Amino acid sequence: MAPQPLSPEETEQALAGLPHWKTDGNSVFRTYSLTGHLPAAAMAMHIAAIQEELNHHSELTLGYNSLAVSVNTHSVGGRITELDIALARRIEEIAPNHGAS
Ligand SMILES: C[C@H](O)[C@H](O)[C@H]1CNC2=NC(N)=NC(=O)C2=N1
Repeated sequence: MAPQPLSPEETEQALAGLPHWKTDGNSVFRTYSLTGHLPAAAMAMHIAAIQEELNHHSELTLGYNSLAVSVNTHSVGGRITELDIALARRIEEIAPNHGAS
């Protein structure tokens, strides 16, 4: 069954539990700061593994010492769903292990 898009209110409510994550109404996103390029790349690889496990994939932008994550749900026309929130929560769980802030 296709996931239901969240209303703007539902999205804000979900983001209240995800500090530093924001929305522009079309996706949810956060940029992490890391201690260098290889730590940022390692975190990107860890996120990729989680995304394969969840079968839900964000856009990752690797910088010198940063990693930007942006996600929405393609299968419902690029709207925000619980799948995006679930992925954001999983990424938040691993971020401290990578020294990401
Ligand atoms: C066929 C496969 O299940 C789909 O393409 C999955 C893969 N990853 C996905 N990722 C995201 N962000 N949205 C999707 O709708 C999606 N669909």
